[in-house]
Amino acid sequence: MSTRPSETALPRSGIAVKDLTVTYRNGHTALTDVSFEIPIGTITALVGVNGSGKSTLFKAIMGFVPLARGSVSILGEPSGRARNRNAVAYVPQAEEVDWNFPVLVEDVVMMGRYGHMNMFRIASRRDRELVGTALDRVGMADFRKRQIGELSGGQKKRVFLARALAQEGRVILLDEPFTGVDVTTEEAIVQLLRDLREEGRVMLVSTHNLGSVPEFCDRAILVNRTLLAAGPTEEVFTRANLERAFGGVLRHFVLGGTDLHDDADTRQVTVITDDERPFVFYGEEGVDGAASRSSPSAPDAPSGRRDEDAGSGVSGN
Ligand SMILES: Nc1ncnc2c1ncn2[C@@H]1O[C@H](COP(=O)(O)OP(=O)(O)OP(=O)(O)O)[C@@H](O)[C@H]1O
Repeated sequence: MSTRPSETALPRSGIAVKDLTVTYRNGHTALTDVSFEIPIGTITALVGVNGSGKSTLFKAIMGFVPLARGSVSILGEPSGRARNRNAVAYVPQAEEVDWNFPVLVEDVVMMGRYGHMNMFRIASRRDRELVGTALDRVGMADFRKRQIGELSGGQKKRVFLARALAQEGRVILLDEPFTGVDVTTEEAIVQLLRDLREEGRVMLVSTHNLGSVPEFCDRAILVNRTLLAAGPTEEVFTRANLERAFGGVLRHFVLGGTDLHDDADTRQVTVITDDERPFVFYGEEGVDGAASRSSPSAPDAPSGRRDEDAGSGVSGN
């Protein structure tokens, strides 16, 4: 039976991680036996407590840290080969960037083109066009001559996203792109990620905004030094899995009974948050929230019972 060329040319797997273990030079094993697969044309959330190994996973995919065991393949080929042809773009956490380095916004975005240039790094017309298009797409064209260090946190994030776009990477890794950005910027970034998904790209996004994950991520990966769960968001984002992932660091509120109702309605609202956007479950008392919705804002002080001692294994911080 013959296979059409397009079927062989287009890999279906975006990122495939198999039995990955990462041990740092000081002997600390940050991730053990992690395996998952992400299809192309999807956005996947990477969720876990501080220190659970999210950045380590990004660094392993980028080849910045050696793998003690296991393998990473990207778009159906070994990760090193995919990186060499600039298929993978990385948007680091803000803390990992030296903002005092005197460089213009347009130069930062041009860095995304370096891998496509020869050793003299002379930008072609196409390189300049791609930089302009990328800045337009993130709404930062008016800032192209500004020093990167003079921008706000959200603007810096958008510039680094533009750098990833200019690189034309099919796979984009974003390490906490929403930290320190306002809601408008977050919505703009989410819309851009949706557009990129439509273009058939693959995005892996680490975030503490639990509430926004079901809004825009098709899939989710929960980690805590190993893989806890991976798959479609509606299957992974269950109350039981989130409690397993966040254990004692989540704030967990349950509103029910007379706090919520004037009648005998037994339905209750459970709010789970690590102090960014909360994740909200609606349902019957004692039923794990398979059906869920998210709330757009963090509750400063919900009027209900704080469920620290309710035997759920979850406590406030
Ligand atoms: N260069 C390093 N050398 C040794 N240990 C490291 C190194 N980088 C990270 N670690 C450790 O590996 C573990 C995972 O760190 P990592 O930065 O991957 O976590 P994270 O999930 O990204 O955390 P956060 O949400 O705070 O960004 C932590 O215990 C951390 O202290």
